[in-house]
Amino acid sequence: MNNQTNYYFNYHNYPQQQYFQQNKGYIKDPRYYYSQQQLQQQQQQQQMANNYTQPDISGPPEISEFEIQTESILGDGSFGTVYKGRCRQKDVAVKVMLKQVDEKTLKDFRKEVAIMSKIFHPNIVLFLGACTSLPGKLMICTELMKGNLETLLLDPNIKLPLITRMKMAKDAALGVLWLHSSNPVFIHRDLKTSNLLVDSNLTLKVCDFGLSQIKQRGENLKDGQDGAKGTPLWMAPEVLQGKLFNEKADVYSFGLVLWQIYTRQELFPEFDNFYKFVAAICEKVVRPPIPDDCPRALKQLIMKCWDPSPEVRPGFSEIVSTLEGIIIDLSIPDEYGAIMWKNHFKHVDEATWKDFLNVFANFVGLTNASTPSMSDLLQFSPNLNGSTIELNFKCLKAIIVSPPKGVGGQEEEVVNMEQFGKVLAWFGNLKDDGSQILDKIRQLMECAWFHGDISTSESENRLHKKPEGTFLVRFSTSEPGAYTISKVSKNGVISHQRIHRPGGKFQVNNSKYLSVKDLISGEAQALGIATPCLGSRFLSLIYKSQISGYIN
Ligand SMILES: Nc1ncnc2c1ncn2[C@@H]1O[C@H](COP(=O)(O)OP(=O)(O)OP(=O)(O)O)[C@@H](O)[C@H]1O
Repeated sequence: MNNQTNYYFNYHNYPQQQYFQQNKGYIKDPRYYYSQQQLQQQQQQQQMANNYTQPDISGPPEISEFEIQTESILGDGSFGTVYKGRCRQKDVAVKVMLKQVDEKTLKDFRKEVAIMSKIFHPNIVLFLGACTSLPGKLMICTELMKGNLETLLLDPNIKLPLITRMKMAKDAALGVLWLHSSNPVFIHRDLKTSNLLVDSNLTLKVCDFGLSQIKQRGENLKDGQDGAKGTPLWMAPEVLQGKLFNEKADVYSFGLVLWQIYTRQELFPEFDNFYKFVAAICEKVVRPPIPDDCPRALKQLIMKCWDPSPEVRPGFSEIVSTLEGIIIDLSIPDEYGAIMWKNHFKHVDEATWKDFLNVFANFVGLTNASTPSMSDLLQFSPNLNGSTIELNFKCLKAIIVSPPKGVGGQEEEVVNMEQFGKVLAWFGNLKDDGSQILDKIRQLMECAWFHGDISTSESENRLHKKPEGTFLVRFSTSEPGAYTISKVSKNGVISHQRIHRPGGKFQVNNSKYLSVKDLISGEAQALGIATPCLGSRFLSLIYKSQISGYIN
């Protein structure tokens, strides 16, 4: 029996169909009281469903060329031009491939699209879709970023503190770690600062997968006869020489990325001849000079990354971990403070106030419990009473906690690692001073003239039209650990004078003191300061506790 016969046979034996034919319109089966018209509609819908072919959702999301409008040029590369554009009412970046696409470019384009549509990570530029069908334009649409890292680094007018740059380096390393940890492994093959993009929050994301390759873990690759892929200046020696390579080639390039992030200098400006360059890199092991002021851990990391032997180079998980340590050391110059942060909060920039308090109290010996209770605190500080210890912690909180973020009552009070570093620089080192740091903070806050973390312009607002000799003391906004005296001088002129911190002491006019309080009483006359400027937010904290004995 062939299929046709089979179909015919089944059709006529189908009971509902028999009912329908016999009764010319109504099916007697109580489950099917439909009119002929309704039944026809159902049949039409069924037919439509049968005709509908499921879209291919396994491939990358296809965008029609007519949905994309290109505007200004963002960058030019070897594959084409990247434009700022609009697609489906969203600002996007659009990479438009060169008009003349040969077989190889087309293959690379398709590979880039395939790879991008498989990788999702906060530090990898978000792929939105692509126009992949010829003869139309070949385009890749991604989230729009602010610019590339190379442009940012080489612009001397852009302020980028080393901590910020190291956080960017960590972002990039996290992106590449994701590629290298995928299964199969993705090798980027064109890591360089112009392929690291920055968004408005200075978060860094890896882009440009045009040369990326997929390989099995442990597998080594070799470039074909069409030569090495990548950008020569950033290429690992084994790639330049056409030898076997693996993901450690990305690590070499990342060493150069780190070097440029640190120095903000152009890479290898002295070379203009490719063959001489290859000889220098591969035979003479020439690398860019690392400045003497580079932090030791960073210098070691850079040198390990660009080591001639791929096996010596670290993997990206070690790179991320080393960068985290470097970021903590830069943020918290106090040795013990840095150790405390590394032991408890290594992977994060901020901790909740509650967690921080537990760890800090434990670390300075105020408690041996994971959650400090008042009796624990008193046991370890017998000379203080409960309300003083509690006030000490309130004062620390007032100076160290960042304003709550978030919405709808979900906000958490957090302690930022850099703020912790600053507090230690202002008030003493954790090793020698321990819990006394808390007393020092409270004692300064008890002074009416201490206004703490206010800006220069805010200090001028507070002193505006005040009598001569009115003054306040605040943290310096530019010199770590230093303070500034802002005062009203003759004719209402407001001036600012720095209190420097040589060897942890407090110095003004060549006179050194052990505390800011001592300095203010010792130098009042010489400095022409007499009346504290009111308005310190800390005073109300102290005052409230003194009248109620308890602070909320
Ligand atoms: N999503 C984006 N948002 C903002 N700018 C971008 C974006 N993508 C790329 N650019 C800009 O375009 C430049 C070139 O991009 P990309 O590296 O992807 O192109 P390419 O043709 O592969 O370049 P190359 O051959 O130099 O690697 C980047 O350095 C960057 O300045």
